[in-house]
Amino acid sequence: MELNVKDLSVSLGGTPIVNGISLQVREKKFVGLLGPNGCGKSTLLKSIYKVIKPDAGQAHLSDTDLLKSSPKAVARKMGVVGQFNDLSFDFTVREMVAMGRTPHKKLLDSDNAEDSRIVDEAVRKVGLEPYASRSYLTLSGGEKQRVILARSLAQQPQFLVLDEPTNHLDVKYQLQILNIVRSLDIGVLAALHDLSLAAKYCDYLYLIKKGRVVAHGVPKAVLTRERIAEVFEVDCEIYEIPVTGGLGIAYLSAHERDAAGQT
Ligand SMILES: Nc1ncnc2c1ncn2[C@@H]1O[C@H](COP(=O)(O)OP(=O)(O)OP(=O)(O)O)[C@@H](O)[C@H]1O
Repeated sequence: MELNVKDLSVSLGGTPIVNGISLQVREKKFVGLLGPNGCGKSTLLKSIYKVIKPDAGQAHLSDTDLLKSSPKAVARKMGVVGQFNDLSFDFTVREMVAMGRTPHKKLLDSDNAEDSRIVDEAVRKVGLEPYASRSYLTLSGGEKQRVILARSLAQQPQFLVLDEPTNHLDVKYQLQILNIVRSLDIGVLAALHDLSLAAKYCDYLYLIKKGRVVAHGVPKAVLTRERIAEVFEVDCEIYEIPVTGGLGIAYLSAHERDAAGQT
């Protein structure tokens, strides 16, 4: 499945938030959306997964026109892990994960043995087996986040949209979630805040500022000192991680930069 977004614009409360963004997620690629708070990442993702109606533009998942298709038709192909996952009603962890099967069922269909197997597997994959009977509302933020990912896994999506999926998670679970997502071997579009994790996991990045794409490319091309200063207004030094050869980012204060005798 390939995601193609073209010239997408969204206004909220009369204010333009997303200004003509085009992007592409090629077959089985993990693509990151990076940008400061309020730059429009969630708004863009929400218009792709049909929570917000854009003013203009197009969004296709392979042959499916996302803007014209029904939410259920989109949910058969696309899983979503949103930013806020609060609920008013209480369900057990297993019941929450089982909701991932809904797009594949007809009204009043009950779960069959295959659904049950898929749900158990999803609960196991995120390490929540001991929590299966626990009430969702009693879980910590990080545990809730893993339940929501498990629900998406139970959906057996062919494409995944993630809005800050590692929010609330300690470092072990940040890595676990991103490793699970990578191992699915499907297309992924994820808004991320941690630039080092984005460099480690993403095949391709889009850097967003004030609702526009200011750079896109492979992590090494996008995550430069100059770009990071321009978009996030912080100074940093980019280096090669000795063990992996990957991209490391060290953030510097003005004092540290002065002490290093560099500009
Ligand atoms: N209903 C609304 N009416 C007006 N403005 C809104 C509305 N919803 C969101 N916004 C504004 O749109 C802008 C973009 O919000 P969005 O959530 O897309 O940013 P983001 O890049 O995901 O930020 P973050 O990294 O903080 O999650 C913000 O300035 C936000 O205040």
